[in-house]
Amino acid sequence: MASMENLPVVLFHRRSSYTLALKDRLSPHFHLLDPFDTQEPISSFLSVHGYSIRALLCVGYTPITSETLNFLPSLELIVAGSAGVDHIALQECHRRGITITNASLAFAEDAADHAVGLLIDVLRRISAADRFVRAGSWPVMGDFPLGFKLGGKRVGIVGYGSVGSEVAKRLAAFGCNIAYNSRKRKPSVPFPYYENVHNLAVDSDILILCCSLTKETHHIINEGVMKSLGKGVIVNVGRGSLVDEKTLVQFLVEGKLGGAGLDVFENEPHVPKEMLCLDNVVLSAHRAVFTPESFEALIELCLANLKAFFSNEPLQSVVKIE
Ligand SMILES: O=CC(=O)O
Repeated sequence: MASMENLPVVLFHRRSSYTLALKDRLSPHFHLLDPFDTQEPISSFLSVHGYSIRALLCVGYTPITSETLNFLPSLELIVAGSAGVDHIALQECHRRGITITNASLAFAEDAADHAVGLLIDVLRRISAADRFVRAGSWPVMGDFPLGFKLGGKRVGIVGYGSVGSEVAKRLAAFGCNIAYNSRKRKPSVPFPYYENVHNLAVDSDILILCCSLTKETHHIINEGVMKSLGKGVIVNVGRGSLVDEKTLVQFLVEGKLGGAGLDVFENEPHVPKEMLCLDNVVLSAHRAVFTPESFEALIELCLANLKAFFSNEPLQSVVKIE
């Protein structure tokens, strides 16, 4: 193994200790500078080490602000260990020509499985029935209410990137009618394209949110869209702030929406308490993308991108900033 001095330097930017497996796997290949290991404030660490750093690995959702970037004048690459990159100062990266790669290639299948799981759970009331059976209610209250069939439903996918396309593949196999909304029509996608999410909602029974959170997509699911969806179901595996959560709660409580399957929330880890007692809402704790398998794929992707960068090879999963 090369001595650490000869290895390419990578800033290992994290704010918790749970990702040590990632560090173990990368450290034979890179000299990882990890401010979290020191007692120093990040600003003093970066003012000493930041000047020559060309590549940064962003672990989880550790924020990368414009102030952080000011300490890193030589930065060329951010390898994000997440699919969403809303915790990174994208416009500043764009202005400075810093390339960002994300983890959507590693995470898309698991995120799509989770979205479909939430949807089936909402429609067929699996978690609600589980609570009913465990509470001993079946012999007392009799038959549990029927759920709804998935096949044949009109599903609008909001955001047709790697996660959205995996969701489409799965739900097409279930016999759903798929349509999608994204920034641009994708010529190779065989499903109807809606430029406007309102019109997509009018023509859908279910909306599945798979897009990234940006200024443009913040509260993309607002009161008007919820009204257009009528008694439909919303599934969100993107980011909480894609949805106007206050209005979502109100619509669910008042029975104006059919249900929701939510992995993400506006103020995580806090979930609006009104949702906790609604049987047509299925909740998970921002875990859609994570499995041991996807974590392994993430490690391989991070390794591949960092190695490619230091050998001037093409990168995978590059984020387009517009
Ligand atoms: O939410 C998960 C991710 O962005 O990776």
